[in-house]
Amino acid sequence: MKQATAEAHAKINLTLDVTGKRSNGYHDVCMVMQSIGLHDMVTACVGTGSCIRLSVEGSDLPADNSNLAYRAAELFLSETGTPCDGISIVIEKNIPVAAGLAGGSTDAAAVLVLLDELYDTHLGEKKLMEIGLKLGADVPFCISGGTMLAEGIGEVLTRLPDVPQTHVVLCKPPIAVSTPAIYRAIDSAEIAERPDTQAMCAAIAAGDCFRVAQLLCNVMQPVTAGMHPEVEAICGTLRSCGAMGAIMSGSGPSNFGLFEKPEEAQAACDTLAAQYPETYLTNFCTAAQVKR
Ligand SMILES: C[C@@](CO)(OP(=O)(O)O)[C@H](O)COP(=O)(O)OP(=O)(O)OC[C@H]1O[C@@H](n2ccc(N)nc2=O)[C@H](O)[C@@H]1O
Ligand SMILES: Nc1ncnc2c1ncn2[C@@H]1O[C@H](COP(=O)(O)OP(=O)(O)O)[C@@H](O)[C@H]1O
Repeated sequence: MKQATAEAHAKINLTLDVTGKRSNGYHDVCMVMQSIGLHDMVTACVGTGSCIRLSVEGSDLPADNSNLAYRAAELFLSETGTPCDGISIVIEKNIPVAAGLAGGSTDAAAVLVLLDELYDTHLGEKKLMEIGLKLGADVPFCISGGTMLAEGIGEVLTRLPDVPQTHVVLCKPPIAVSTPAIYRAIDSAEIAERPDTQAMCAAIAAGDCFRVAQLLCNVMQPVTAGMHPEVEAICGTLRSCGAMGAIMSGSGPSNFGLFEKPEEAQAACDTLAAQYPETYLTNFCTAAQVKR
């Protein structure tokens, strides 16, 4: 038996633009993605018998093949032609579910990376990303992590310089948001404001965190906020507590604010946590910090 553990980090979207729709229903996107400190712990053990077993601690998510981590293990075996000698996976779930934070994608990414290591298949990052894309558009980013420009359907990735450290307050209201439903709603939505992705990339390259905060923009925010007023309310609270900028992440409903001063970040976190238990004080993570 061999065992290894990895941190599976959540992501936020510093910008998110939807630029087109493909015939298969998927959308072209242009977004700056950022790994954050909040993470699940994923442990994989191989040589445990003859089947795949999953257990999820800290969440009532299903542990069968509807779980993206389970599907990642199945796909790894079929893609590599590895006979199953028993895989046991344990996920310690800390990332809020269906939150716009890529919780499922990052667990799947961690499983692929761990199995590549435990089975000595040496697929490397590029091949793992190709396999990961079959599980979901955000999985390739989660395999690599850090700060990236994501285009295509999210899989055409360009590494960006590390963003200067700021304090991130993250808040998920107790609402379920369906990613496909938000993508569908975007098709008929009038988009009033789009992110300036080039300016965001320049601000990141210049290490200017105030400018980064000013340029935060997500075209999905008005769509999700139109269905759930909590989104704007939380962003408003983050700003009134001193955030340099605050937006929704992904299709939502999580929102985050960027703070320069740790005491203001802590106060914002305390204020929001009193109403929303899924509130976190976290930070940006570089690719080196998410490397497993
Ligand atoms: C919106 C984003 C922004 O980072 O994040 P989340 O809100 O999920 O965190 C992503 O594009 C979500 O990516 P991910 O959640 O991996 O998507 P998938 O599982 O591949 O697809 C779920 C569904 O979303 C829609 N989808 C997804 C990605 C994309 N570029 N275009 C789409 O139209 C499709 O309807 C698809 O069936
Ligand atoms: N390991 C997993 N962790 C979280 N969600 C999962 C997982 N496997 C499958 N899912 C399902 O994926 C859907 C999206 O959840 P998640 O990946 O957390 O959010 P998002 O796509 O908004 O970033 C949910 O409906 C959830 O039930």
